[in-house]
Amino acid sequence: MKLVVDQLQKRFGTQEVLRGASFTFEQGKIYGLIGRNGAGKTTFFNCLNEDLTADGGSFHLEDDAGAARPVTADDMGYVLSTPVVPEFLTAREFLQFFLEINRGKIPYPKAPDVYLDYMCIDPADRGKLLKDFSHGMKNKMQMLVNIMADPAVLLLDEPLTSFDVVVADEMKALLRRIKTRHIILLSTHIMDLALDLCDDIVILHHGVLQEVRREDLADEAYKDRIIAALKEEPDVV
Ligand SMILES: Nc1ncnc2c1ncn2[C@@H]1O[C@H](COP(=O)(O)OP(=O)(O)OP(=O)(O)O)[C@@H](O)[C@H]1O
Repeated sequence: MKLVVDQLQKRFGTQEVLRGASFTFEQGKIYGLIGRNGAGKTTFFNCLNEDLTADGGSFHLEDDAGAARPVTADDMGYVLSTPVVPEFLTAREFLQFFLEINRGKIPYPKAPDVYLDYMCIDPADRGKLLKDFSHGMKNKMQMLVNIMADPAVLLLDEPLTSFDVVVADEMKALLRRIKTRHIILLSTHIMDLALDLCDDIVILHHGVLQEVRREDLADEAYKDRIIAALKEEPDVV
């Protein structure tokens, strides 16, 4: 499976944020999306998730035989940098509710505690209201329901920044485990995280997407060149 993005455009008033962003993202890989503050990473994700309507361009899924089909809501999982969870439910109730509203869609549904174990959520926290969860714990719950839904594409907007070092490590291991079944796009400002976790790095700069060659990542000086490129004009990497 591939996610093919073709000439995506988005402007807010006179500000052109996406100016024909094109890229083909493949299943089995984690893509690190890097760009400066305000480069348009969240806008790009919002367009793919159809929270925003793009002004031009298109995107679709393509199976291994090359057959194209439109992306549906069920194909997309989106973990926002600011987690949105129903605060009036406990962690267990939230999962129970999520399982009920997605009955028939979740491939092998299990009891909420099985998922909570999988996500290493402390048993003492499982009966707590989500409003009393920390930012990182809410993020973990948001990540969990998105993984449970088993979408073709997982959009992760700055997913690991709110996690402590132990949880961040767990989440990295989890993403590595599940990546074969998904196309994973992860936006981050943390270059070391991108280099450590991601198979490919894609830079969003001046409204277009540019790939960083995998073999170049072994080069220590490459990090500095990426940073330099983000300060400069496009197409200098
Ligand atoms: N709804 C909106 N209305 C007007 N301008 C917007 C809107 N959403 C985003 N923008 C502008 O579009 C640009 C890109 O914003 P976006 O949030 O996509 O960047 P980003 O790369 O995710 O930034 P950061 O790394 O700081 O989170 C910014 O200049 C922002 O102010």
